[in-house]
Amino acid sequence: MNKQLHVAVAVIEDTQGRILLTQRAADKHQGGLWEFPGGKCEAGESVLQALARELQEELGIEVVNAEPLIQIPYQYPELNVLLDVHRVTAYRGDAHGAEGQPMQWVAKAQLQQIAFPAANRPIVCAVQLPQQYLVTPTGLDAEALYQGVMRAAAQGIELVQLRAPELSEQAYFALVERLLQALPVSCRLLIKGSWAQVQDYEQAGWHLTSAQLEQFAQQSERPLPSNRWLAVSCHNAQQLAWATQISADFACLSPVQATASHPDAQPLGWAATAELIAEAQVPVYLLGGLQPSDLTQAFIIGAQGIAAIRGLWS
Ligand SMILES: Nc1nc2c([nH]c(=O)n2[C@@H]2O[C@H](COP(=O)(O)OP(=O)(O)OP(=O)(O)O)[C@@H](O)[C@H]2O)c(=O)[nH]1
Ligand SMILES: [Mg+2]
Repeated sequence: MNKQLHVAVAVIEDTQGRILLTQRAADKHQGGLWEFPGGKCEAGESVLQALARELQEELGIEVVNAEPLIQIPYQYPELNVLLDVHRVTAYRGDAHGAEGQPMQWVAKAQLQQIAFPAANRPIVCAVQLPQQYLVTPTGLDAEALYQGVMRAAAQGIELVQLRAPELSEQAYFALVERLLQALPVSCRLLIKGSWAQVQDYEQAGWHLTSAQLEQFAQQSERPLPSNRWLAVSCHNAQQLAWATQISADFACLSPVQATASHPDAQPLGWAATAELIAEAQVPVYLLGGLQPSDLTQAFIIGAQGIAAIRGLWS
């Protein structure tokens, strides 16, 4: 196999939530497509040094602060890359196409419409996804779930998986309808169930169990239109590979630590979790015994953030 090219890639957001894109020269690899600015790490250079150098060369800006967003190992037929993506959260200077390349600021919600290199799909998801994913606790009735999700949305939670195994099918989907009508647009709901049950709720995403993931992986195609969030539950490398195979938007990897909700499950621990994330090609939320205070550690090992049940439910 070819040597892997380590590439420093920058996500730069302006105050209106738009993202900076530049266009690749026609004669380059993936020429003519739009990209996030950045470039190859040179020998002996750290990824942050490469990021700073590339953004100086390509945009004429000085990076003041950058935070890891996602790492994507990707094999093009002719080239093997590791896109090492950082959010540049502070910089000095006026970003411009310093090498004469076309540049544009694109609203996050419009990124799906842009012609990017194939490796970039998970970056687009990672940019749009928040750092926390609330999974609803068990043991609550429909009213308590409704009140709790609305409260979480009011407190700034942007992504919720409605998990309510104790409700009847009828009560569950009545609650789904009620929430879809009431939730602010800032908070997206992912629901559970079979395709037949979820297909009509076009405002909702769909969270697949690992058993459902395995079924859909046989067909190797995405079972949901691209305008709805598609998430999957994963516990190992095989399932993370299936997540890519069905073009899931993100995965939940569990259990990272011992958790009261699944006392029999063997926790992965941080080291094995880090190894699984390094191979994954989708944004990964970590689940299982985690609190918002674990976010820093989650980012260090390359996670999108944490998914939590009690930790995000107040
Ligand atoms: N900068 C950047 N590179 C990307 C993206 N997506 C993606 O697949 N790549 C690939 O990463 C590789 C390295 O990027 P690059 O061509 O910008 O490297 P560079 O700035 O050092 O270019 P140079 O060869 O002109 O010195 C290319 O093969 C490119 O196709 C992206 O969003 N941004
Ligand atoms: Mg470049």
